[in-house]
Amino acid sequence: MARRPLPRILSNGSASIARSREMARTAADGATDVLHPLITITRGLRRLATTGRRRWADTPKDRRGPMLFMVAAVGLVVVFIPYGPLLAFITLMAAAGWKGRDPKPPVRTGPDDAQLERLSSLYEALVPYFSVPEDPSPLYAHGGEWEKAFTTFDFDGDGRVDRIDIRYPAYFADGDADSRARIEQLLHAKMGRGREYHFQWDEEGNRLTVSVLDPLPTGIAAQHFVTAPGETVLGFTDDTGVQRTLPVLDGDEQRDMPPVVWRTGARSTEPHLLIAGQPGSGTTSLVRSIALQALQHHGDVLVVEGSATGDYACLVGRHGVLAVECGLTGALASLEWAAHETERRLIAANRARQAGHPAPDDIKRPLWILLDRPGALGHVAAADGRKDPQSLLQVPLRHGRAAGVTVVVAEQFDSLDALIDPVRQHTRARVVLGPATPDELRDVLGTLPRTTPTTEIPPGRGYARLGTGAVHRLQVPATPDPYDDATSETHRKAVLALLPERETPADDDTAAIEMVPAEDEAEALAER
Ligand SMILES: Nc1ncnc2c1ncn2[C@@H]1O[C@H](COP(=O)(O)OP(=O)(O)OP(=O)(O)O)[C@@H](O)[C@H]1O
Repeated sequence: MARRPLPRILSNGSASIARSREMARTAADGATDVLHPLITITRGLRRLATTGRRRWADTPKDRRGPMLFMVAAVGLVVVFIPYGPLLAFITLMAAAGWKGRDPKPPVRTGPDDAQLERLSSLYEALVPYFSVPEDPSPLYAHGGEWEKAFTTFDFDGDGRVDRIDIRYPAYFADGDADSRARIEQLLHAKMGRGREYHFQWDEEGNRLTVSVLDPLPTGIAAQHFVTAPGETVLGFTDDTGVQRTLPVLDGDEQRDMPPVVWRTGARSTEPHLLIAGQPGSGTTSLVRSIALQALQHHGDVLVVEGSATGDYACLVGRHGVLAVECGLTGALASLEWAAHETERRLIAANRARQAGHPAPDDIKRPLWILLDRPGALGHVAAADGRKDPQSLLQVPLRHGRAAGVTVVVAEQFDSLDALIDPVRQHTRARVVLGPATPDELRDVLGTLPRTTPTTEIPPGRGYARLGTGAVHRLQVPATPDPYDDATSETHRKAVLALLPERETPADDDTAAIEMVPAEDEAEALAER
């Protein structure tokens, strides 16, 4: 059956309705423009009438008669003077026009009431610290003007201060670490806990800038970092602290991140590293990360594991890994060899120098001595009446720089006093991971960080300080044990992909997977 066409009004009705609406809107806009003065005057007349009515209602009854009489008298005068009614009409219209204006509500700038309250309470809290009774015109006084003290400030979406510049009097002891720490603790509490703050003291200008720091990303896993030989990425930090960035994969996303790069070798001023932390804070993972980077840069790696938990089993038998020692006897033998090797390298380098030859090839490969929890081995040695393995580190620590030998020591806070003096003296690069008290931080880093700690500290989070430089916040790239069942598949593959080929058969258990590529090895491990 042929379909009858729809009536015109229905077939293109919506278009014509829209067009009519548009025309009506244009006409209304035009009329509003033309009639705007009339609308304003009418509104003004209405407002004047309302004001008049209110005046009349507010006037006491006994004064209404005289008032009416006055108005009538003025009216009469106006009527009889030349052009009086015309002038009165013009005046009334002008008054109505003025009254009928529709002023735009003022746009509010600056902080709202809640924010003002926060700033003022912050100011009041600082008064006892930034004022002395002898000051004749104090910048800080109870009930004083916070506007003079806080020069600039910003708020986040929740109305909390996220950046503020604070002026303080010149007599405040800003060079004294304890005085600063008191102010920093106070501001941390008053500006809201649960966020990390950075404190920048400008001692010349008597200004303190406090800013909220974004959390460091925790999704960066072990990967090939684009660094030069002799450079090791300890982790990633804030862009304010370092000049350089590295392209990295954060999950699936490629981004440029500022790294904390530790330089080793002949020109390094911090040729050895000490890592300290609570159990479970990620110290072993950092040592593993360093080992993988050393192997990538064709280094020879010797691992001594005091806790003997097999955390470095993935390195056993790999190309470049000289030994992974868990027992005291093996550790002593390996470290003794490392001490002799350091001496041999030194002598060879000296001979070559004296003869005017370049350094021989056999001393060019960097040698890495990695000790995880040497304190535990020290206890065993003392009980057994044998030498503390740490004592064998003296030569590598003292002469390692010239001989291309780098020592990394990881120890838990509670065993830090088991470290011998040369270890403390020569490990000028320092890392602290996990929760730490101010005393522990000062003990390892030599100073307190310019940032406050977070309430939630993820594994691998901490601070790094190279020599006497600034303390950097640090997030170590996740480098878990690929043989640990708790390790995620992504991280397992990432670590296995960085391991060099196996050279010598490991024990029977792992031999089954030794000749297969990294991805297949991950699958084999997952199946086991
Ligand atoms: N940077 C990191 N990112 C993500 N997870 C990490 C990181 N570092 C460590 N972890 C995880 O935290 C846990 C403890 O790590 P690790 O064994 O390295 O710590 P530890 O300080 O050596 O502690 P312990 O001495 O008790 O073994 C592991 O499950 C590890 O996978």
